[in-house]
Amino acid sequence: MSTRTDLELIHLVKDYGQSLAVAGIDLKIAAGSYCCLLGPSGCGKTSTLRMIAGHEEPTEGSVVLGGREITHLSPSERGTAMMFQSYALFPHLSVLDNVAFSERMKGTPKAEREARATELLKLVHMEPYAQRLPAALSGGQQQRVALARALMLKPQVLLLDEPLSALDPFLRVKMRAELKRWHRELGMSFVHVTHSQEEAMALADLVVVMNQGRIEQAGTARDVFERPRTEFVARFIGAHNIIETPAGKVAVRCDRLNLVTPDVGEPAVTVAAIEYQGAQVQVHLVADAAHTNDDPETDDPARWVAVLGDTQFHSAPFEPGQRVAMRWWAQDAHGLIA
Ligand SMILES: Nc1ncnc2c1ncn2[C@@H]1O[C@H](COP(=O)(O)OP(=O)(O)OP(=O)(O)O)[C@@H](O)[C@H]1O
Repeated sequence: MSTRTDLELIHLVKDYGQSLAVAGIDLKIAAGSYCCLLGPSGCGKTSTLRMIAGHEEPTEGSVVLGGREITHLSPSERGTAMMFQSYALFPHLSVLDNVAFSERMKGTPKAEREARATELLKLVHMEPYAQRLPAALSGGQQQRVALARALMLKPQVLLLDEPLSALDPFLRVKMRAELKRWHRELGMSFVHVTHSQEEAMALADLVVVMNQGRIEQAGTARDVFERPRTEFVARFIGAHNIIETPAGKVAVRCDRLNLVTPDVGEPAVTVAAIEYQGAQVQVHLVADAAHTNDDPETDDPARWVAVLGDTQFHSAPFEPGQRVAMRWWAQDAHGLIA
């Protein structure tokens, strides 16, 4: 049963002819969720977002919002609004006129549309800049205006295409907190496209990891991080080691990998490098194959990383060249689907 504004993607396909961008995905985003579509460049996340927005016609499948099929409706009739990567503000219009633009097109009286635009500018703390032109705003400020403009459409779902990618790292973290606040205050669903696992982890209730047009895993950030289903997810999320065991490949978090002196006859690996990072120390490990091949360019031994707390490391430090055995607790090894 759909609640009023659940968003559902049903067997959604986008085939551009020369490339199958989205290969038949099914996804349900509960009303009020913060969902991040996460994946590397070209995995189909933007195409998915554009099909939800109505900027791209699906080759197959449906988009359903609150039980209503919206697949073929125009962008303004769907109950969704898109905030673009480039913010796409009209350069010749003031901040206020940019925000009020969609209502002007609908013929809403000036006083009414300006009152609502002012209310939204207040929400994003941009009311004092109402008469400025976009060129006189910082990137973060332009983004707030773009958000206010998208909210003017009273969407049930806000779609955000890489909203933080144009910002410098400091501002990105600040705006991340703002996005979270807006999401909480507005109570609508956000669907946010990103290639940054850090961003997805920080923001999303629902992380959807995509690869080559398919969903590899969808779950809470903690679920995806603690129990990656596939090797792709474990590698993309990072901070995991992929280890071959007699029972198949497993993912073990770098901070859950223990290093001990090998027992007689126990398989061992070699410490390749130590990287001090303040509160923790990374111990880089290579398979013994590294020692049998002198050419580092063609040599591709398995590599792993153990992250140890600084106190633990300094109480029994490891040295490059040292042979150690990797151990982990059974509950920390997650079997990977091939
Ligand atoms: N208009 C188009 N015509 C043809 N192929 C396209 C078109 N748009 C996207 N593609 C192809 O579809 C695939 C998925 O693209 P999409 O933009 O959805 O991926 P993405 O994960 O959002 O990537 P990025 O992070 O680089 O934006 C890619 O191989 C891309 O080259």
